[in-house]
Amino acid sequence: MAVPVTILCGELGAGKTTLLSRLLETANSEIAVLVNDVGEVNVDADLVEARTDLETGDEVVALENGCICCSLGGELSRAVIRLWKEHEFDHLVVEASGVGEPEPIARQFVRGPAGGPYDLEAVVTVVDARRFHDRFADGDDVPVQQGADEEGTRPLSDLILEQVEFCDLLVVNKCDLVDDEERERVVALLETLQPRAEIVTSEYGDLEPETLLGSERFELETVRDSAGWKRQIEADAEVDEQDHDDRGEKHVHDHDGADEHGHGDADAHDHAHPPERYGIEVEGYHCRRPFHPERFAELLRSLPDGLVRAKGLTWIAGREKQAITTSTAGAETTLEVTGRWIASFSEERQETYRQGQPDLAWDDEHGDREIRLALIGRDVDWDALESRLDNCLLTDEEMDADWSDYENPAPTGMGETVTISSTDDPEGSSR
Ligand SMILES: Nc1nc2c(ncn2[C@@H]2O[C@H](COP(=O)(O)OP(=O)(O)OP(=O)(O)O)[C@@H](O)[C@H]2O)c(=O)[nH]1
Repeated sequence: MAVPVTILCGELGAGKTTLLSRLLETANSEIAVLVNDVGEVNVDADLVEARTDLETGDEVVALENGCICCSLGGELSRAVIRLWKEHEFDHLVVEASGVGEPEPIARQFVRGPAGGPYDLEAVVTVVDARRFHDRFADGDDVPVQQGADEEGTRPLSDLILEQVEFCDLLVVNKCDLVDDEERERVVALLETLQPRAEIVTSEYGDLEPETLLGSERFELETVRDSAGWKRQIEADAEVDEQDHDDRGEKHVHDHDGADEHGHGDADAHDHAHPPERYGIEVEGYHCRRPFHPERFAELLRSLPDGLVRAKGLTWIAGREKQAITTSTAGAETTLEVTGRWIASFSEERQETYRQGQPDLAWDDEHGDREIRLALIGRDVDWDALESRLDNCLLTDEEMDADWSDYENPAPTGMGETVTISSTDDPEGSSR
C-alpha cells in the first residue's frame, strides 16, 4: 500500500515547524518527516528531532543543500524512496522550504519516481494571519517588507500567493495576533484566491491530527485549475467562445458576473465570482490588442492599493513572439515569457499547432495573440482600473506604426522574468 504524503508549505516563519511539532506530539500514527531549509543547516530538523525523537521515535530526514523544489528534485525522490525502503511508517510529511514553489514538489509524488511508494494526499499551506492581513488584506497602506526571493527572480509576495493557490488545505495560523474582523478578511481573501481549499484557523498550529492527515487524495490538475484567477480566466474564455461577437474588442466582465453576454457554465460562474465580502471581487479583462510597453509598465508602477492579484497572459507590443505571463501579487508584478504565440510561427506550423489544440480561440487578424487577465482585489474602483488598462492599449494609429522603437522592459527569452514594483502613487501617470 502506498504511503500517504502531506506537503507542508508556507512563508518563512508562518508556523510550519510549530504545527509539525504539535502534530508529531499528538498523532497516534507513525509519521516520517522530511525537512528542507534554504541556506540554513536544517535548524528545523534539529528542532523537530529534539522535540519528537525521544518520545515517539518518529523519523526525521533533512535535505541540506538548498531548496527541494529547485535543484533537489532528484535528491528529494531518492531521499524519500530510501526512507520508505529503510523504515516503516504510516504517513510522510514533507516540510517545504518557506520560499519554494509547491507544484514541483508535488509533481515528484505524482509523476516522479516517488509516485510509486507514495500517494500524495494533501498540500497544506500555512499562512501567517498577521502578515497576510497586512500585506494583502488591509485597506491601509502598511509598509511590509517586499522584495525578490533569494535568487532575485520572483517577488516573495508572488511565491506566497502561489503557495495559497496551489493547495487543498489552508491553515490560517497566528490567529492570536489578529482580531476577529481581520481574521475574517484574511479568510475571505483566501477563499477568493483558492475557492476549492478547505480553510482552518489556528494558534500555534493547534489542530487535530485528523485535520491535517485525514484528507482525500490530492489531484494535481484539479488543484492547479481551481485557483481563483484561473477560474475567472476560464469562465471568461468560455463566455467568449459562446459569444461570436468577440471581434478584437475588449470587455471587462461585471464583478457580479452579469456581463452582457451571460455565463454558460453555472458552476464556473459561481466559483469565479465568490460572494462579495469585505469588498473583495474578481474581474476579468480581455482584449485582442497589445499593451504599449511603456504605458503598461507605468501602470504597473502605480497600481491601485486594493489590487491583490492579477494574473494571465499579456500581449505586449514589440514582443510579437513572446506570450508573456503577468503575475501581480500585492505591489509587485512579474512579467515572464512562458511561451510563444502560435501566430508567430510559419503558416505550416500554425496549422499543426492549431490542429493539436482545436479549442484554441483564434482571431482572423491576430491569431492567438491576446490579453487575458484575471484581477482580484478589494474595494478597487474597477471602472477606473479598466480605463487605465484601456489607456495602455495601442491606439489605432499606434497599431499601424513601428513598435520596435519603444522602450520595452518586457522580457524576451523563454523563462526570463522582469519584476516591476508599484509605488504608493495610485494616481501616478498612466497615460
Ligand atoms: N504569536 C504566535 N506565534 C507563533 C504561532 N505559531 C508559531 N509562532 C511563532 O512563530 C515563530 C516561527 O514559527 P515556526 O514554526 O518556526 O515557523 P516556520 O514556518 O517553520 O518557519 P521557517 O522554518 O523559518 O520557514 C516561532 O517563534 C513560533 O513560536 C502563533 O500561532 N502565534
